[in-house]
Amino acid sequence: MGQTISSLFAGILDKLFGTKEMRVVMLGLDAAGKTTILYKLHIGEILTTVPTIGFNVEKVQYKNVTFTVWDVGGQEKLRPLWRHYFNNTDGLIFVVDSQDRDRMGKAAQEFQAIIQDPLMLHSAILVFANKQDMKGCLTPAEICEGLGLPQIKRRKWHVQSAVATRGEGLYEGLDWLANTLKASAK
Ligand SMILES: Nc1nc2c(ncn2[C@@H]2O[C@H](COP(=O)(O)OP(=O)(O)OP(=O)(O)O)[C@@H](O)[C@H]2O)c(=O)[nH]1
Ligand SMILES: [Mg+2]
Repeated sequence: MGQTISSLFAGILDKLFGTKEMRVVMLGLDAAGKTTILYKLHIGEILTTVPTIGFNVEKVQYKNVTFTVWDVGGQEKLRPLWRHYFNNTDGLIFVVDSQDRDRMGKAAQEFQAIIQDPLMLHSAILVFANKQDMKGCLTPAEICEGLGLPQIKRRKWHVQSAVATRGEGLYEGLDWLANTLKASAK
């Protein structure tokens, strides 16, 4: 089963990236499930670095695709440093812990700051409404509303229900991102 899932992902990534260099950045508050998603994708070894800038950055290289992952719950003063990673970002994946009602506002604030950055204006936005297995969690529709997605104009975005620990929804989300990036590359 694990093998099947990873070959499905590999197939999607091959389809998605072709020969063009692609950069996908995955962000979200701490504990949203980013690292879990990265491991579930089985796409390569995670290189975790603890840089002097003060937050953990994980990178995975799959052929010509670079996935860069880090949490954005950090201090405000680190925010300008994120931009270093935004340059030439084709796809943004934002992960939300659907059970963390208390920090939905915080997640939305960070999300808006990211997508309004001039370097991010052209990236397609995939949101994983993660931890949908948890009782009483926010629904994908509530997360969509909470992040302010319906108000976003002229951007391609999609909210995907997910349970990262079981690998659920990840394939569908990446598939959307693949098709969207392919369509906009034409
Ligand atoms: N119930 C449930 N737990 C999950 C799910 N996804 C992740 N978790 C758990 O949530 C916790 C945090 O997951 P991580 O993947 O470490 O989160 P992260 O976003 O990488 O967090 P930071 O590295 O701190 O920014 C772990 O205990 C995971 O097992 C999910 O879909 N459902
Ligand atoms: Mg992590």
